[in-house]
This record gives sequence, C-alpha cells and structure tokens, in this order.
Amino acid sequence: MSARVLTVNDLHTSFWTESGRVTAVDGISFVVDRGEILGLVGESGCGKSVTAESLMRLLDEDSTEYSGTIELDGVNLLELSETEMRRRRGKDLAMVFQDPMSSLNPVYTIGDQIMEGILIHQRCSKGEARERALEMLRLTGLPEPEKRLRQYPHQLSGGQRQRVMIAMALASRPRLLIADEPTTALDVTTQAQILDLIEDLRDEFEMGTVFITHDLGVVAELCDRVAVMYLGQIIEECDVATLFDAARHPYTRGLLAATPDLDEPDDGGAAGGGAGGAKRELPTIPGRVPTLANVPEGCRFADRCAFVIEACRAEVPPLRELDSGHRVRCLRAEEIAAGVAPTHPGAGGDAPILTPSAETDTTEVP
Ligand SMILES: Nc1ncnc2c1ncn2[C@@H]1O[C@H](COP(=O)(O)OP(=O)(O)OP(=O)(O)O)[C@@H](O)[C@H]1O
Repeated sequence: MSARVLTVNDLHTSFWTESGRVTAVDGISFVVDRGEILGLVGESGCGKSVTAESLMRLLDEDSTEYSGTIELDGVNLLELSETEMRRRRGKDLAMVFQDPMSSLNPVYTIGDQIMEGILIHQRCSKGEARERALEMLRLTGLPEPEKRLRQYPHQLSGGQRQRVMIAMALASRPRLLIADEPTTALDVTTQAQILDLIEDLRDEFEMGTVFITHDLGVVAELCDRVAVMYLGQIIEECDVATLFDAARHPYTRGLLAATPDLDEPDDGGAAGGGAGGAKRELPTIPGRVPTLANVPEGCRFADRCAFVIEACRAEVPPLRELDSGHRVRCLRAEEIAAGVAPTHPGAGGDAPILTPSAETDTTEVP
C-alpha cells in the first residue's frame, strides 16, 4: 500500500451566508503519509475546523461549496455520493473532537456505542464486536475496560471519555485520523497522557493523522510536520524542527513569540494551560484577524506585519518553497532570514512583543 494517505489539492470551502459568499478555506494544499502526524495550527477563526469538516464532508452541503480535490488513497472524496461518503466515514477516515460529550450519546452505554461502529463497518458477530470493543478500550489504557463497557458517558471523566472517542475512531483501523483540538478541554496531565496515547496508537496502527491545535507546545511534542493557517490560507509549512529553528513567516514568528518557553515551568499560559507558578505577561500579536467578509487585497497578514512593504499589498504572495519541504507565503522570507530590520517595529510579527499597546487592538494568542 502506498505511503501517501491523503493529498489535498487547492481546496476551497465557501459558505453562502446572509451577507453573501464567504470563503473560509481558500486554496490549501497538503499531503499526509502513513504514520505521519501533520499539525494544523493558527489563531481562532483561521479555518482549521472548516478544513477538518471538509475532509470529513460534515458541512451542510446545501450552503457549502467545495472545489479542489481531497484524495484519500487516490479517491477524490469530493466526488463521492453522500451514501458512499457515509460508508467511508468511521471506516477509512475518522474524527475525534474537542468535546467528546457532543459525540457520545448519553443514553447508550459505552460498549453499545463502540460496538455499533464496529458492526456497521466490519462483518462480525455481536460477540466479536464486543471483544473488539474491549480490545480497543484496553489499547487506550482505560482502567477496568469490562466495567466501562457497561457504563454511560456521564460516569466517565473528560480524559476517559476522550479515550473512548479514540477507541471508537480507531476501532475500524482507519487510514486517516482527524483530531480537532482533542486535548484542549483537558487538564495538563490528562492532555499529556492523551498525546502519548495518540503517538502510541499511531505507531501501532500507522494511520496518517491531521492534528488541529492552537498550541505550539502540543505541536512540538506530537507532530512531524506542521502547516500554519491564517485567514483560510496556509502561510507556512515545514517539519517541526524547522518550525522552531527557522520559521520565516512573520505570523509564525509572532505565534512562536506568543508561546511560553516550552522548557520553562508551566505558568498557566498558552502552551500549558495549567494552574500554578509565577504569572508572567504573555506576548501577543497586535491587531485583529480580518473577517472573511473583509479579506484584504494582497498578503492577508499585511496590516499586522512588522515587515510589511508596499509590494505585500499588491497581490497575494505565492506559497514558495524556500528549502525542501519548507514553504512560505511571504515576499520577504529570505530578508527576514538574513535579519532585515522591521519596517513597522510596533506591529506584530516582530517577535517578541512583550506587552499589548494601549492604542492597538490586541488579539490574545490563542
Ligand atoms: N457554516 C458556516 N457558515 C459561515 N461561516 C462559517 C461557517 N463555519 C465556519 N465559518 C467561518 O469560517 C471561519 C473559519 O472557522 P473555523 O471554525 O474553521 O476556525 P478555527 O481556525 O477552527 O477556529 P477555532 O480555533 O476557534 O475553532 C470563521 O470565520 C467562521 O466564522
């Protein structure tokens, strides 16, 4: 079987709204290989969830318009009928959400819910489905799996419910797992355990994974490669080592500056989210993400960028390959690498910006 699991090419996802057509995902392309974890990062509203929902084709098809291709093992999902897509969801590609309670049915036991997915997608008896459900719960490290099968979702903690969701998602051994902020609602310790679990299961099942997060600490710990999104576009893509050592886009550099030092003790900030420790002021990226109804001409980050020049506003910069596997959507990437001085030192992207200015509209990251 080919190593390439997913190829997304020039994907656009638009919605028809009362104020007209808005394009939430605007021409993104990326690939995911077997056993690889691709992180999709960016501030709130940049299009991460719409990307995930597009991959699963979960959006309301009456008001959503797709273009481009989403090839899973060479089959373009956008060309499948809804019936065929329903057959593939949960079998070939599966998704884990931030809030397991919204995906688990409160009136059915955990066992019934895992077994239902297995019975839909695999030819087996009820007894075999029960065995498989038990095996999946064991794999996720949930204590007393026999007892869990008989329990209802509300009888489990948040972390335990997320393990159940992962067991359900992986029970049919999908080729692609899409995880949309699956650890955001969990405490730091449980978050670390769930990340370890996803990594272990990736080794065991070798599925490709798209992992959505706003947390660069999570990216550092889990992902192989990362695509940074801004207002519906990918603005930088590279392997994780390059992200932390040689990010070139001023937005990526702003996000990195706004992430507490990963080696420092947790201060309750963006990367850790935990309590305790001394409070330290978090850097932020000044300015606001424009709305989809007011997408600027040229570079979408220009109004917040410390390195902006006239040419940035003329047309959308292409996503250029700087080095093998390192793509950046910035006209000045090479100059920034060489240490050029910012043209607007007060703006975002000139990392680090330590305090929000009173005159500037400031968006916390995340
Ligand atoms: N059904 C819809 N109709 C119109 N606009 C939508 C719809 N769904 C999402 N959007 C818009 O698409 C943009 C991207 O949203 P999306 O949820 O993908 O962001 P995100 O990066 O996942 O943010 P967050 O981290 O807050 O979840 C937002 O501006 C959002 O308002």
